[in-house]
Amino acid sequence: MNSVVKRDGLDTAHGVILYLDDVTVSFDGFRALNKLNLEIEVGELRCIIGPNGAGKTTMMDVITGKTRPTSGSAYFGQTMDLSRMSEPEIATAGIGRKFQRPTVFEQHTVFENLELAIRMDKGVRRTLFARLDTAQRDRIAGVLRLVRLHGHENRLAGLLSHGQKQWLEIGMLLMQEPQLLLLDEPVAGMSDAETARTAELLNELRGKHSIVVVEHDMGFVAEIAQQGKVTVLHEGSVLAQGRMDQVQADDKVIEVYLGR
Ligand SMILES: Nc1ncnc2c1ncn2[C@@H]1O[C@H](COP(=O)(O)OP(=O)(O)OP(=O)(O)O)[C@@H](O)[C@H]1O
Repeated sequence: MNSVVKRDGLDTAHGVILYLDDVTVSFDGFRALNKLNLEIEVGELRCIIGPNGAGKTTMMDVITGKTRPTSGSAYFGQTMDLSRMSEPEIATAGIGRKFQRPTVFEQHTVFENLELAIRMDKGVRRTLFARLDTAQRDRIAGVLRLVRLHGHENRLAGLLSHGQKQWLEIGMLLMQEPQLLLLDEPVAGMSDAETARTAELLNELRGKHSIVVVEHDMGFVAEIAQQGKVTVLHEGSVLAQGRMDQVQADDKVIEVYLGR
């Protein structure tokens, strides 16, 4: 794994990009997360699965600063304490999140959506009204190819299929070059063909970004997990963790999730 110190003080010298240590989130006494421990390595693609109500969304909310842990700690790299940072600070530090429903700018073209994303990146804020330079245009062209929207750049985003909107939103996140990418049910509502292409896309991103994917579609998870770790959440903590074939054969996992 890479061991590097990245932008804005993100220190991944120990090869770990995200640590959740005994994180508990209580809502009026109910523990949506219950002493959750999780460690994501730099460049890892981690899949998180688990039944409804297991705490997957709450975990994402803690990582992005939307929800504060009641106890425990959450660190981005070695030194950034996520529990003390605001949502915009966490986004600027390099954690990008894609929610389940696409939120692209429907009245703008595909290209304009990516252009807006590049301009939202704090590093280029000063050039809000300037023309894109060649390097920025090249980056947009690269992302268009990656997210399978090459040739669609002049279409209005509102006219894209559901799957294409999801890819565009992933592209918008990539324009901001996140260190950690969080994807919440990226293939929900997609056709089988779109799901297969999304798996290809994530396999191309593997190793270039650290990625956490929450998903219920087990076929898709098997495609992208490959030999990597899958984490099964249940009642706010880790029920099992290991390769996909290992968690699929785990009796506890079959009982609470897969076997139902
Ligand atoms: N703001 C809140 N107030 C009270 N309870 C909450 C709140 N947010 C979540 N919960 C509860 O916490 C538990 C975990 O919810 P969460 O949405 O994190 O689960 P999930 O694993 O994402 O489920 P799903 O697969 O259905 O999206 C659920 O029982 C939910 O009802």
